[in-house]
Amino acid sequence: MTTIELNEENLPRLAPRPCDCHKGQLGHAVIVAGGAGMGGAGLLAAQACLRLGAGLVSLLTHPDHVAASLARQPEVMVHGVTTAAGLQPLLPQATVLLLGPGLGQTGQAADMLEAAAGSPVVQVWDADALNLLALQPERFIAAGPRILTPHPGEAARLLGWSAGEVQAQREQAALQLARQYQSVVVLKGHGSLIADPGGQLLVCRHGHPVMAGPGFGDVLGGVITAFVAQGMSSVDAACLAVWLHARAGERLAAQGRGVIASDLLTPMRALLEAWSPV
Ligand SMILES: NC(=O)C1=CN([C@@H]2O[C@H](COP(=O)(O)OP(=O)(O)OC[C@H]3O[C@@H](n4cnc5c(N)ncnc54)[C@H](OP(=O)(O)O)[C@@H]3O)[C@@H](O)[C@H]2O)[C@@H](O)CC1
Ligand SMILES: Nc1ncnc2c1ncn2[C@@H]1O[C@H](COP(=O)(O)OP(=O)(O)O)[C@@H](O)[C@H]1O
Repeated sequence: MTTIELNEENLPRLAPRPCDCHKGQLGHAVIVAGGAGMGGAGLLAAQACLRLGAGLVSLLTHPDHVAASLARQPEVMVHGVTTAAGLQPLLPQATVLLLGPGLGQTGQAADMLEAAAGSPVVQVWDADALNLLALQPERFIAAGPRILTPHPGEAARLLGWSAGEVQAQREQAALQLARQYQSVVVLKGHGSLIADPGGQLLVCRHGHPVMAGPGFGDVLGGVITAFVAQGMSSVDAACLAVWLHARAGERLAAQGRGVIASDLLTPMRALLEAWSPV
């Protein structure tokens, strides 16, 4: 098994925008997230997606979270949705989907996931989308290419292993997930790994323990989605997002405990602009 270390020699770049570029050419990300009590997860993902350059971002969240989300981020189109029937009319506009942050694991959440999975676009599956997939793998068949972004606990559920077993063999776990679910996989945590079903494996040796807090994964999901929206391949989007996220965490490390996930947005944007100017 050859593991490629992500560095500035092999890191993909986002193409510069043409002068006459318009938002319709930069993708429409539809984010299905934010079940009752977890509106922040969807909003963090939506903000990250917008701030890393997606053309349009729609957030489909529990109706309880609509007003607060709009007050915090009016550039995001926010819809209160709790059922698959409510979701269906909003899916055709998506050029990429992010499914799962804070979605919950209710029957309605499962119905919405099943409906969204039928969309023939790239789909980023995170958090409760992964937990639901682990419970009923035969039910949730994605009609488009899929990127799974588990932390070790979610990876353990998907594999039927313990989190300790995942951590003891992270590379094998990432490759097994990619093969088993025929998806690009980002196995998060210290030394995040990117695997694809063909057996390609990359590792990011950046990041910092100040990132051990709520919402850091939600932000990563939003960034991967933003890069897919802007035309990158799944593996390239995952690599660039993981690298920027980890390097931004390192930049914030001097601030010590209490760095929060939304703090990543400013340093990630600065790093992206240095790496891939607009
Ligand atoms: N503001 C909001 O709305 C927020 C909402 N959120 C939403 O909450 C929902 C539940 O998601 P969650 O990740 O909190 O719970 P869950 O999947 O049970 O995982 C915990 C278990 O996994 C493991 N584990 C995790 N990381 C590991 C690591 N690096 N290394 C090793 N193990 C690791 C660890 O297992 P242990 O070590 O205990 O064996 C731990 O017990 C989800 O929808 C999410 O989007 C959050 O995004 C927060 C902000
Ligand atoms: N100690 C650490 N070192 C490097 N990266 C970390 C560390 N702790 C957390 N992270 C990163 O922060 C993110 C946490 O994601 P996740 O556990 O899904 O959080 P949440 O569900 O709260 O959004 C992952 O990208 C992970 O790689």
